[in-house]
Amino acid sequence: MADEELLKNTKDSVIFSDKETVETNNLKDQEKMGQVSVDVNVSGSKEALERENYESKSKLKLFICASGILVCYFYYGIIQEMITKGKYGEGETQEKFTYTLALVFVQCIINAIFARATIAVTKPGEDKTPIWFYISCSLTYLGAMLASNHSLQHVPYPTQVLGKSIKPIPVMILGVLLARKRYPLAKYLCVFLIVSGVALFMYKDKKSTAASSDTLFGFGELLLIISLTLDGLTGASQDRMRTEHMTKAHHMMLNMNTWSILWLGTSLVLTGEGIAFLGFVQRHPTVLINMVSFSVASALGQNFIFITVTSFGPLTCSIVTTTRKFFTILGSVFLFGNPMLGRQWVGTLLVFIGLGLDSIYGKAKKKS
Ligand SMILES: Nc1ncnc2c1ncn2[C@@H]1O[C@H](COP(=O)(O)OP(=O)(O)O)[C@@H](O)[C@H]1O
Repeated sequence: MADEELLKNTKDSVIFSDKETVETNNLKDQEKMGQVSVDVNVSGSKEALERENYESKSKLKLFICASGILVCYFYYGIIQEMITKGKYGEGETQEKFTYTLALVFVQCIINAIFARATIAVTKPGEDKTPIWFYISCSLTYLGAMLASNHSLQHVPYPTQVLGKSIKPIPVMILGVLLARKRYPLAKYLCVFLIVSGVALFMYKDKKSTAASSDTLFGFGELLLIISLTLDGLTGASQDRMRTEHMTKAHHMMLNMNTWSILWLGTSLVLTGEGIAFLGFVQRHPTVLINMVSFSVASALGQNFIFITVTSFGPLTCSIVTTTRKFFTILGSVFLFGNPMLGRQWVGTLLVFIGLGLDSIYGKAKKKS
């Protein structure tokens, strides 16, 4: 039901933004022709009221999506850790979970089922997005996920989180270059403030990351750069789907995951990981319970991600997912009463200033 409401709001916001542009243009035309009369006060205040109403609705929707992303991915992170770091078996026969492709495969299946069920219930209408958008977007989306997962075999976890914290930057740059997005100067400044704040907060000195490699730039870092570039390309495709084809959230979610199932299924067969994974499941069937609960968290989280992408754009989505990691760690610091370093206070301040300024000045310019 809540989802239905969100979807209805998505439609409303799309409809409203068109209406808003038309109304504003009409007013501008009248102004140019000197036809603005006493009436304007009345219709102007009605328009202002409508706009205020729309803006508060849209803020509430963003707040619900951001909270949904935070809660679902917090749980997702815990279960992911349980699956990948868990001990399977005893003594000599003990083994590790190394089936990343299979894990993402199960995740994509549940995501696709969830999206399909939501479409059946909410009936968002026909999808006119050309298929090649989904093909390329699923490849970059999968590539980004696999590259960042794989980087963990070469760099410690804090380095990976730190590296991925600059995700809004490639999403913004490639959005401008490939999807012809235009942002006010203030938006660039806000993104820079948020990203610097998160990076400053997450940064760990060499001393505290014992597992870090000696080289300043190795294969792990290269994988992180590849993952960030692919994130940027995914964002640019999503920006285009959103503005050129008005793609709906669950259509995008269903198609991107369905294509990913196809790529992953092929890889599982070709690499032999599929057979190895089935053997693992036979030996340790309880892993399936965690995998299903992990995938349900992923489907719910992605539901909010795709609503954010289609309603507010991939850049806003990447700001939400980046600050989510920051808020999760900030929450745990306060919860466990850990002391914060001076650098982390500065980082926190920068994030809040960036988010505050962004909510006031960071609106994207409307295309004429
Ligand atoms: N723009 C997007 N389109 C589709 N899925 C996304 C998008 N952004 C994030 N996701 C999904 O959310 C998951 C978590 O993203 P995020 O919190 O940004 O972490 P990271 O990208 O560092 O793994 C991704 O692995 C992906 O499945």
